[in-house]
Amino acid sequence: MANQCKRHSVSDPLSKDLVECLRESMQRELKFETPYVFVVFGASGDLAKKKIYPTLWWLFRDNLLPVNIKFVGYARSDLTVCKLRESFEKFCKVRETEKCAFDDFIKKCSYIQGQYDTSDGFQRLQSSIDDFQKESHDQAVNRLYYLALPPAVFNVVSTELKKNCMDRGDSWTRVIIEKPFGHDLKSSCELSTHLAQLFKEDQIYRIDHYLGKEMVQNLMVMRFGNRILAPSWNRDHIASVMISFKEDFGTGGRAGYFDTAGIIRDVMQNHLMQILTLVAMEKPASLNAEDIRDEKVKVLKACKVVELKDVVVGQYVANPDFDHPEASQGYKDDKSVPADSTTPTYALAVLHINNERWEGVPFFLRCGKALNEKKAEVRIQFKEVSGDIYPSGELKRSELVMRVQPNEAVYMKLMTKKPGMGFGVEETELDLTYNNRFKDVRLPDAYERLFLEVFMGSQINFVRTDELEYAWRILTPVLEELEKKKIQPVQYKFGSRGPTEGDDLMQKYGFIFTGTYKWVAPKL
Ligand SMILES: NC(=O)C1=CN([C@@H]2O[C@H](COP(=O)(O)OP(=O)(O)OC[C@H]3O[C@@H](n4cnc5c(N)ncnc54)[C@H](OP(=O)(O)O)[C@@H]3O)[C@@H](O)[C@H]2O)C=CC1
Ligand SMILES: O=C1O[C@H](COP(=O)(O)O)[C@@H](O)[C@H](O)[C@H]1O
Repeated sequence: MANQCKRHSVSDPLSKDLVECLRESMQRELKFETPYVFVVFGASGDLAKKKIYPTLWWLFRDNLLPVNIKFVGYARSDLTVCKLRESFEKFCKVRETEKCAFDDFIKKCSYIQGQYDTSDGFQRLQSSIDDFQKESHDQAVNRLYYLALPPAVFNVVSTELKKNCMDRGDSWTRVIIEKPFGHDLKSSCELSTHLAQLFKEDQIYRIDHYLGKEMVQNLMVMRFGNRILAPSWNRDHIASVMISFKEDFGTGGRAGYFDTAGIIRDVMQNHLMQILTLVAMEKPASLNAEDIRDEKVKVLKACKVVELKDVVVGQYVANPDFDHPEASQGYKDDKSVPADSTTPTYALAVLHINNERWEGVPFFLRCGKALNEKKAEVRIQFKEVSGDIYPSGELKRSELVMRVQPNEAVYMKLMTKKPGMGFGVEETELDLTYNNRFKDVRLPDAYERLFLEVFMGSQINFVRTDELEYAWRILTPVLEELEKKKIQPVQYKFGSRGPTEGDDLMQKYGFIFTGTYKWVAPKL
């Protein structure tokens, strides 16, 4: 299965160390001649064209996949590989010099048109895998099944897979699942029970792509790799933790789906909750996936169920004065949204962790669409120093900010002496901006990293069944209350910072915003 053109060189390398490390471990853990099949269920869909195929291409281009691999698309639509290519090529950002390699990639793609609820298509898939095995000197094929499908067909597809397409014990099968993992605690548990009847936990890879982001992965190293941080990472020193997700665009073409979910299910229950566990957990016994996930679960168990008094929900309205192509449309101006929808597009929830480390420290989880900027960050606000010797009000609280996106950075806002003759103090920062510090490094997309982890059989960055259950336990009651009582979200303008009620709630729990800090961006 050698490529037609020479295995291409990596033109825009990921971190060299990462690439080397991945290659080494691929060589160690995967025999390159072993056949692999990566099947995309829902190949005709949006996620497949925008994320899954481009990610597979980038990994293939960078020689990070096993050589003997085939990519099979599966969906109901009447498609061909040629049509499939047309749908995803523009998202692959293929450079002129990569055209030949891209053709090689396409040669490894095939398409099966099949139903989701009958066995026929799955049997054809199984026979194509059998053929591949024969072509590969009868070596058993490792199987990766990616379910990029709406929840409605989830159960039937997984059942048919189990019935028709599993390995025969001489290779492995891994099933990758995309959110939503249920709609609430009950439906999530039902889904987990269904999957548990079909697959073992180590065969299930629930993707939360935020776990693949550089800065989210950096959280553990920052916390457990720096003696300087560990002693202050607790209720004695930290006043509050804010985990924030902001988007500067609305629900766009997804409003139909979004209205059935809302921002709490779409972002808070998964991405923000996962980040919370990494910020708050105790040091795991090792870097083993089970040790890490055990600690994450302990944090979720210690989280109190969120109460309505600790939540602010908002919904954006049009703001024609704001300079954005979508801003003249409010959420409910979208035809697929019911006129009386109370679905939140913004939410702030205050979480309380009832353990020795965190009692009394509010965790603000805040997420919203159509806000003033695109940004995701973790902000640790420290308490004031004790026994202040400076004139009243001069010392401001220190903050450690880990900016997940855009422009990954870690910065510590702190007090220093005002430079020069005076004795005064000034707010400044220690600034680790990734673009400056790691100039030649391309940070991999979250999906690239996570796909490789599935190949390597590492579940560190995938969500375990019990994590899911405990995360839903914390948010389901308030979701039900919001929905049963049809609580009206506060309206906020497209392009604003969201409802001021959000700031008021954070202030009530002790978050301090002074507005005095000024950042001087370095000249590049
Ligand atoms: N390496 C780098 O790239 C660095 C960049 N910077 C930049 O400097 C700028 C300022 O730094 P930043 O850390 O935001 O510090 P600020 O003190 O300006 O903001 C702190 C927090 O308060 C929020 N806030 C803003 N207005 C209000 C308000 N009226 N009431 C309550 N909360 C408010 C902010 O935005 P919100 O609530 O809207 O999210 C943010 O969460 C940022 O743009 C930052 O990216 C700073 C240091 C290093
Ligand atoms: O899971 C989701 O995430 C995206 C944001 O992902 P990002 O990597 O671009 O930050 C969000 O837009 C979407 O609503 C949500 O379903």
